[in-house]
Amino acid sequence: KNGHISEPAEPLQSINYHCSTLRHCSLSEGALRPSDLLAQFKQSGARTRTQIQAAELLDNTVELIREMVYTHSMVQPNPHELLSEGDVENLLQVTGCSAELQKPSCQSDCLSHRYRSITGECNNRQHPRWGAANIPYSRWLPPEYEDVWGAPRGWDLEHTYHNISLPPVRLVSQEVLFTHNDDISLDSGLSHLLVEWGQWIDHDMVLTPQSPSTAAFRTGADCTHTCSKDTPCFPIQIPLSDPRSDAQRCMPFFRSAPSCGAGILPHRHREQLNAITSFVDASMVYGSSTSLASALRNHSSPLGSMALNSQHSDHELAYMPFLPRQQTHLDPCGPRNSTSGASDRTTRQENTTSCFQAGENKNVPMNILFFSLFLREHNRLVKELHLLNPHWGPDTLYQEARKIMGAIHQVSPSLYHYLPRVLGEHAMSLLMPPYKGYDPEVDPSIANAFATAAFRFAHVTVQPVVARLGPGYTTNSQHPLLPLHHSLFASWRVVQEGGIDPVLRGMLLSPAKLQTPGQMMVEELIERLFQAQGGMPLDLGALNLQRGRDHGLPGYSLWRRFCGLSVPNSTSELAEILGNFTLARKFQLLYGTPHNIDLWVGAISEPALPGGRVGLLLSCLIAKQFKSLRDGDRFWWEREGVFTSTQRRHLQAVSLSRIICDNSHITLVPADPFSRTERPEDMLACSHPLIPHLDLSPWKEPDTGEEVRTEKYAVCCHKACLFIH
Ligand code: HEM
Ligand SMILES: [Ca+2]
Repeated sequence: KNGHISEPAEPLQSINYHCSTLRHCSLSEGALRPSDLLAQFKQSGARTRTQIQAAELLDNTVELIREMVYTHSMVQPNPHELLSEGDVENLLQVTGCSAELQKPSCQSDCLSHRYRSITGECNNRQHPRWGAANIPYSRWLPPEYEDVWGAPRGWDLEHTYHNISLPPVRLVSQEVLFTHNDDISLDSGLSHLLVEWGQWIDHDMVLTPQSPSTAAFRTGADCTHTCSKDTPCFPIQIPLSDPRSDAQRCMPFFRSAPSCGAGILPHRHREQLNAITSFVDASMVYGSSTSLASALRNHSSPLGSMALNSQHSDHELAYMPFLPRQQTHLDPCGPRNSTSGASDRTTRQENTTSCFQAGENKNVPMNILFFSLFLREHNRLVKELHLLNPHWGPDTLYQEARKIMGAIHQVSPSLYHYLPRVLGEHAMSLLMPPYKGYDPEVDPSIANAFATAAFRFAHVTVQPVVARLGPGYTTNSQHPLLPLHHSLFASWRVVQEGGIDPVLRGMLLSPAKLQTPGQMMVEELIERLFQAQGGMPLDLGALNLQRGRDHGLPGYSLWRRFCGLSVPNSTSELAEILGNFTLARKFQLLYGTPHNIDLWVGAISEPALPGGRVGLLLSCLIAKQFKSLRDGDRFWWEREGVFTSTQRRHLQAVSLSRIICDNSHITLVPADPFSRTERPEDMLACSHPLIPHLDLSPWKEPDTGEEVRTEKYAVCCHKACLFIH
């Protein structure tokens, strides 16, 4: 089906669950379990961990007090009676939550008017935490937890919603989502680069940390082994009808960490944290905490460059530095299936790879591509800016390049390239009217439903294989197709198997997977997630559904109502909305009522709008979020005074194809990298006028006098010599 693409190195065999008898389900010594890899995927920095620790301490203390009251009185206390205001104040103090909840104070010097902060704080000067890292997600609809304290939906199997209990998420995944790897249709219009771009910008907006504790708070049981529910373990039950049931009774799942204040203050629900800045500001490249941002810089560079990998390069082009390895034997990003002897391992690790360090510690290879491209782009920009303005110091160069990088990300994902493909031109023009300027009343924080459901829509457009192509987009016998599960976390493959170019070419020439009612999520994601090192794999479909319940997202109908859409009350009404009776019937059998359908799976099941890839409900939720990220961002690239009009014009011309040309060895690129390109002959040379350069000449500082030019940036800033009309 892939035209130019050869067979994968390993066949995408169907999975066998008798792990006790099958090598690929057993775990070799020193390997990481799939749930360990998920924890790495969701790993967050020290700042976030401090807040989580405080919040969990608070949560557990309240839970203990509740239990004591219950044991004494045999009556469940209600939140208003449990603690006096003074008690709450004391608890917040001793757990460290008070400090976390404090409002940051904002500087009003000229630098804070010119550049966004690393943490996103003070973007909105009235509400300095809006959109910042380490704040709770906002809520568009109040959560519907199973109890007032924030127990997840589906915690108690007997609990009913609209008189019916919720089906096991794994059953929904098997019945509605599962699609054989070779049973997919290809998108005739969109490239796989568009899919990967979605994941890349997701990592700019959303990172939900899970509890770092692997043991149940009350019993101390290991969450990766126990099938009983005990916070933070919320294991995914495997139904008896499931082919996995012979080998497994449950899949480990950790609840997302609570934020400080959760559940303790009257009217405050349990809330989950966003560990990164919600703004589209390239925080995945620069970090969302000042300590990480600083660690990622090369402080000895007079150019304000980012730090580079000192051990490996990609045919002379740079990689990110490696993460300092904490436990040498537990390395998720090194080769697997190597000999297990300790001495071998030591030799192997000395000269191979570790996980890369970046604004986030994510090591999905597709992200490694974008990380590498944009790291190189930053260092290219500072060099060019230095040539134009030799008097700029390293901090000015760093900040100006960072500002351009943020703008590049805002241009591409938002109005001009990415969103119209997802929503369709018509929905785009309706839901995303032209920019009217900054509105400080708009909260740009990410909404829980966006992170936990809406923007996960693209999980059903991911291909089961990663294609790798040689120069001229030819298949390369050295680097055959990789099953997806062998590519996740395998940064060593990029380093040792030809650098980023082969995978980038593969992404440019491969189409996205098309989502249809019978072809939802590929087997690779449902049955092999994070299986690279062995162990029982996870199921991304089940994780998405369980996460929605963990976060207390209300069911499908309420969200339809929220968006002003019709609310289905019966199978036939649902069938009409979905345009598919079989699917509606499946939902009816599983959920008993359309009202209870989990938001993510209901929303992705709606037929796509003309020219787009999502239905009405998703287009409403996705557009609402992007609109708030645009209108509520004081540094939005189109805002008057952020850039000059000439700078804006030049920024608008930048395409991902140009970024690829400037930062890889690839010389042939599509005019439009998000559209499907079917034949290598349709690619253009990087010198083609349709792949314009980013002309930085308007960044040359206006000549405002000798004295300013020789001064440090701060002086320049006070004299407003940069880009101010
Ligand atoms: C190879 C492809 C991908 C893989 C393996 C993958 C895997 C994952 C995993 C394991 C999670 C965490 C699940 C949980 O425990 O809740 C996740 C979350 C998420 N994914 Fe993907 N994903 C992929 C592609 C995408 C794409 C293309 C998009 C969007 C366009 C996307 C958007 C998201 C979002 C928004 C989240 C929530 C993140 C958070 O809350 O921290 N993913 N993905
Ligand atoms: Ca961000």
